[in-house]
Amino acid sequence: MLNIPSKEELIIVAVLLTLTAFFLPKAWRKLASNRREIPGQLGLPFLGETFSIISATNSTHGCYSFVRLRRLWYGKWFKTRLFGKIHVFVPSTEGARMIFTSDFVNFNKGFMKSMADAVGEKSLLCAPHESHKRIRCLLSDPFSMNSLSKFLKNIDKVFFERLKNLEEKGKSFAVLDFSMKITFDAMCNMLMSITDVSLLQQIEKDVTAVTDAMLSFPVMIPGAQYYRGMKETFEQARKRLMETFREMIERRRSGVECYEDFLQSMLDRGSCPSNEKLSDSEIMDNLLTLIIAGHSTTAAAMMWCVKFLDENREVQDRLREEQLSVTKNKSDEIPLTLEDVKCMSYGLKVVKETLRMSNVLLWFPRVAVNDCTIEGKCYEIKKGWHVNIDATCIHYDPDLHKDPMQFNPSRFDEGQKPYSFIPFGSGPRTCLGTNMAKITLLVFLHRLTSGYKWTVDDLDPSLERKSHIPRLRNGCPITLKPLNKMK
Ligand code: HEM
Repeated sequence: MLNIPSKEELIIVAVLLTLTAFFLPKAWRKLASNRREIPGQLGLPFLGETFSIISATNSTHGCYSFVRLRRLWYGKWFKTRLFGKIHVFVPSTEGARMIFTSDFVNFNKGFMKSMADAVGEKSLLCAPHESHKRIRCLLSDPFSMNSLSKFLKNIDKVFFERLKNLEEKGKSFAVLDFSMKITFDAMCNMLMSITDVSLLQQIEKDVTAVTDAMLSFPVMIPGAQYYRGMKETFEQARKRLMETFREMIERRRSGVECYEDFLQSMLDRGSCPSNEKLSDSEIMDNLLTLIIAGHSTTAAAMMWCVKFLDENREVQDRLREEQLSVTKNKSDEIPLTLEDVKCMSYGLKVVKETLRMSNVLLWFPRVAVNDCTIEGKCYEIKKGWHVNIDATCIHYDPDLHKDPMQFNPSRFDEGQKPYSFIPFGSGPRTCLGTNMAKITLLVFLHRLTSGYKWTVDDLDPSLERKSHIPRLRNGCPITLKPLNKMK
């Protein structure tokens, strides 16, 4: 007897065949392509692991403890959901290469809206590809090594005087407070020749309000009271800053004021065709951008130099020896020159090692603008996902840096593998202030080690809460002692 299947059985078989036809090729393609799922916990819709990263940021272990913990759970690659968005932490040189080299093509900067509100839509941090290229090109010249000799002379004088003053007082002071003040004043002087103390204080207060808002908005709930309060404060601060910049530009244009500085070099392009000069709003947004991008990063790196040199006395001694020999035929009052700075080869390695270990910018955020694959097509990244180039993980990878926890400037005697040392990023968005930051750090190290020894007065390693830049909570307090040198 032939067993004729029932109608229900036929429907089940048809459904099974359709499902197999749909899923089998996909599964086969995945198997054949060697593609792997990025591990990690996406958690609840929208919230995901948002509370965990907030709690890490509010702790004295710093926000990177969130990443460190997940690496222990899932391995190097992991994904998570934060504030409603999927984030992938990219830990490899190959991943970094792929993202840096397709910046603006497959990836864009994260948090565009809140950033544009804060620094302005003409800022380098927000401008679309074509205008970014143009603006960056027009801003670059004053940041070349040779254009920075006036900045070097000025900041050297300030370090010399203020360190001497602090030593004479004989009291303990926080290196972070010292470095924040000096870098801010020196940048405002280099950019706009501002030296008036009360104006500097007002600008610093307003810049801090704008920076806080820029970093906080992506993690705040619109409409909440705290959000409204912060938005109001930052809008007023930004308005005041723009007014100050506008008035300054007007005084320069009318000939009431004329200086040799960054702003003047931007305005002196007056007769150039419009594609070869910046509009006033482009100048103003980027003045603010440069201060925000350069101030707290450089100041934090200065603080970490002091901390690492205190913990590694033999490095400190070797650095002091080099610094004393660079200026052995000069009196202390004579300012350093670019030639002197170029002779500080061990000093430069100390700066690099400090940047490798301190990771002033922990990771560099991007958003995928297209579906793509990463790490030799191993991992799929979907359009809209956030990818964070994890510089900290790369800088502490034992396969790239031997004994990575060891502060060892001599590791830079040898060349580094591409994308294994990226404190200033890479590609079209690489840091515009690299030379300025290096000069500031080298001059600081010179004045500190060739003039003084110091003791760190509080060794507490706790990090500042709620800070996106790793900084010691106590600001690294030190007391200076003059060095008895024979010249
Ligand atoms: C130790 C100090 C500094 C560090 C570690 C640092 C690091 C970085 C990094 C990693 C980037 C790229 C971020 C990304 O790819 O998303 C960047 C961009 C930038 N930095 Fe720095 N920076 C420092 C100092 C400065 C200074 C002194 C200035 C200028 C006054 C500056 C101006 C900029 C600007 C304008 C950008 C954006 C470039 C663009 O998007 O085209 N930085 N910085």
